[in-house]
This record gives sequence, structure tokens and C-alpha cells, in this order.
Amino acid sequence: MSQAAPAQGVRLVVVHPDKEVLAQAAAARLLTRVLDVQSVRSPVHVVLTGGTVGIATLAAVAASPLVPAVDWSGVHLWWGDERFLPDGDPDRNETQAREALLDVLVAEHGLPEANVHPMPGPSSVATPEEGAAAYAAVLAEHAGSSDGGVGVPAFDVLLLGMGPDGHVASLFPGHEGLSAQGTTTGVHGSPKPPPERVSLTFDAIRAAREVWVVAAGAEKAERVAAALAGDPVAEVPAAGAVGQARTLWLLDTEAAAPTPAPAK
Ligand SMILES: O=C(O)[C@H](O)[C@@H](O)[C@H](O)[C@H](O)COP(=O)(O)O
Repeated sequence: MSQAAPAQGVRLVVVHPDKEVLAQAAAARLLTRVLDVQSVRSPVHVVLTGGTVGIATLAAVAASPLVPAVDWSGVHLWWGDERFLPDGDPDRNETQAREALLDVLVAEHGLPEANVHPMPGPSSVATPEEGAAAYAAVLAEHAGSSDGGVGVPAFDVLLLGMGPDGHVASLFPGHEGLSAQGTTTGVHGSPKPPPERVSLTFDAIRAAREVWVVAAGAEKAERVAAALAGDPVAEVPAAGAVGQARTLWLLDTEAAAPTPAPAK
């Protein structure tokens, strides 16, 4: 896998006072971006992320007065990764997203259940690899001509949280998933529990029109700085999270804090 992420599109770094404001701002940005895209094309494809900031963003969307402005019948929701746990498990990213937002969108705002595309878990497949293969097939079914032949829809916004080790989705430093071929990969030995997961690959992530990395907390600052400095993707996977047109880093002040230079 190439060490450095390909330079493509514009990168913006936006710093917010704290993680609550970050989630509110990311939610408002997401809703207005979906509205803008709907004014020129349909459907709109959005990739969701797990993690505390990702789920807080979805909860902020649910509380927003802008929700009724979106035609949810024309929105498809995907995941960047999923913990390989049974359907309904409280630790699944899907479960947390449904509780935070999706249940209301389906029940009250016309989001078709068929437009919600969760990654398979042990309730329907035997291994993370089977889950990855099944998800790749669904992604390919929805791929348009504008995905550059990658085999995924042209994701309009792909949300990613970032771990303190610089991982995004379930792509961890030094793990083989970083160089996985295709659009999805099974993950074993995740340093962040649970150990088994399903993840999009970088090929899928980089096919997105826009990639938004949301990160909060002092424990992220050093890896945020490393990613923004363009350190090798194998060391800081977030450095590889680049969108075709735009990459946004949406941070709170703690995650954006300058970090001391390493001792000589
Ligand atoms: O399955 C997961 O846990 C997420 O997809 C993962 O990639 C998460 O986004 C980061 O670990 C950041 O999580 P926090 O925002 O909670 O630090």
C-alpha cells in the first residue's frame, strides 16, 4: 500500500470550542450538505461512523429543526465499519445509530428501511470475511458510474471518527486491513474491542466525494497532528482518509491543540 495518501481535493480544518458544539456543528453541516446535494441529484449517499463523536452527531441531527427539510426518501445510509456482534447488540454501531437517529427517520420522516444498509454480523454470516463480502456486493449493486470503477456508490459524505491511535473505521495502525484489496475487509484482533469487525477499505473511503473526520479530546491531539502532517498511513491511518473533492477535519480545541515536539 502506498505510504502517503494521494493528494486530492481541498482540505479544511475547523476547530470547535468543545465536543458538544462539534457534534452540533457537524450535524448542521451534514443536514445542509444533504440539502445542497438534493438540489442537484438523488439519491444522496451518506456513510455513518461509530464512536462517541459520531453517535453524538447523529443525536444532534435528530434534535435539529432542519430534519424535515430533507427528503429522506432519497437518502441512503451506510456504515464505514461495524463491530461483528449480533443484531441488536447495544455495542453495534448500527444499534447506536438507530437509537440516536435512524428509528425516528424511518418512523416519522419517510426514510425507507430499504435505504438503511447495515454491515452483516454473526446473526446472518459466520465470519467477518463473509460479512465483508456480502457488504461489498450490496455496495456494488448501488454503485453508480461516478465511483471511478471502485464498486461503491459515490458517497456524498463519509463520516469517520478517529481513535487515539489514529485509526479510522476499523483500519488500525500496522494491521493488514490497511492494504486490503476491494471495498470491504474483515478485521480480526482489533485493539479496540470487540476484536472482530467489518470495515470499508481505503479504496472505498477515498471514492467518497467528501470525507469528514470528527475528533474530540486531548488524547487525539498527537495523532491528529501526525495525520495532518502527512505521516505514513501505516502509522496513522487517518492520514489516508481523503475525499475526492473535499476532506474536512472537524475538531474540538483539545484535539486540535498543538502537541510538543518529540524529545530529541
Ligand atoms: O467502531 C468504532 O468504534 C468506530 O467506528 C471507530 O472508528 C470510532 O469512530 C473511533 O474509534 C473514534 O471513537 P471515539 O469518537 O469514541 O473516540
